[in-house]
Parts: sequence; structure tokens; C-alpha cells
Amino acid sequence: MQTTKIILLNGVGSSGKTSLARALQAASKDVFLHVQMDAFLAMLPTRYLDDPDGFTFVSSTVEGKDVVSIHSGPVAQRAMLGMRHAIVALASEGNNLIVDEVLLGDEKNDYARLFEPFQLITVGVHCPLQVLEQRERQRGDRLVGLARWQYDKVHTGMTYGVTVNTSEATPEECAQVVLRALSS
Ligand SMILES: Nc1ncnc2c1ncn2[C@@H]1O[C@H](COP(=O)(O)OP(=O)(O)OP(=O)(O)O)[C@@H](O)[C@H]1O
Repeated sequence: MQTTKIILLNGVGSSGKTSLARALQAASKDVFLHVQMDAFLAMLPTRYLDDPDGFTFVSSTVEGKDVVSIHSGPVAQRAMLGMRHAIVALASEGNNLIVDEVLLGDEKNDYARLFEPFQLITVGVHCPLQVLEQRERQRGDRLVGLARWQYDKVHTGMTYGVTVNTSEATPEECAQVVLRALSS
């Protein structure tokens, strides 16, 4: 096994992955690159963020609550597959990584296989739905209802090295929990 470290943060949108990643970068003596899915989404032509070949966001109301489902077409799927292989290429060159992800389906198995050669710790980033929806409303740049749709999917079938609850601890406190788990 290579000594390159990968911290895989998995959590619903607004659960606090970016904040935790930044706190981890600040607190760790090792250098970690923060790999954000958003950076790869930004590579797509903007029109593919609302296109059946790219991503589509479908709003509905279920039992009086807003729900926004995400669907990906072939262009989006190819970009995301490419992202996973790009992440492996970064790690293969010895870059320690914090990978910030919302794992919704088959890519969970893909990551487990691709990350096998590295020192991997998977982190479940949890937060109650009520708090997530409050954050979505406060942020203003996120659709309210994304978290509700993702909530049951993200952690299904995952086994974590460590979990954090961002409604009960600051990003800095969560980072210490993760770094302790990584060094144990
Ligand atoms: N531990 C925490 N305690 C309190 N608030 C937090 C915590 N972590 C994150 N937040 C707040 O929650 C919001 C979302 O945080 P952040 O951007 O880190 O989430 P994210 O999971 O990366 O979101 P997305 O997947 O949508 O990019 C921000 O307003 C942030 O300040």
C-alpha cells in the first residue's frame, strides 16, 4: 500500500464538508489538497447544468416539503467518471487528498476500488435534516430541497472509519476527530 493519504468526506449538501476540509488543511501538519466536486462541475459548459445530457434538477413537493432531485445524463456521467480517475492520478503522484463528495449510488463501489492502493479513511459527515434545510435557506445559493432528496441515499451502504456531526461540533472540533482517527 502507498503512504499517500486520502480523506474521503461523504455527506449531504450543506452538511459541512467544505468547512471541515478547510479546517483539516489548517490543522494537519501534512499537506492535503482539497478536491471538490464543485470544481469539476464548474468545468462543464453552464448550459449542461440544466440539460438532460448533463445535469437536471427537478423540483417537487412531497408531503408539503420541497424536494429537489438530481439526474445525470451521459455528459455529466462521463465528467464524473473522469473526475474519479483524475483524483487517482493526483494521489498516484503522492498528493495527500481531502475528497469532498456527495455519494449517491454506484460511485461508492467505484471509489472503494480506485482508492484501494492508498491509505484511505472514509468520513461520514452527518447533520440532522432540519439543520440542513435551515442552512440551505440561509446560504441562498443552494436549492432548498436538495438535502431532503439526498438524505436517505448518501450514507446507505457506507462503512465509515469515523463519523462527525456538524450540528454538534465546529469544523475545527470535527477536524481533530478525523485527524485522531487517521493517526490511530
Ligand atoms: N460544524 C459546523 N457548525 C456550524 N455550521 C456549519 C458547520 N459546518 C458547516 N457549517 C455551515 O453550513 C453551511 C454549509 O457548509 P459547507 O459549505 O461546509 O457545506 P458542504 O457540505 O460543503 O456543502 P455543499 O455540498 O452544498 O457544497 C455553511 O453556511 C457553513 O458555515
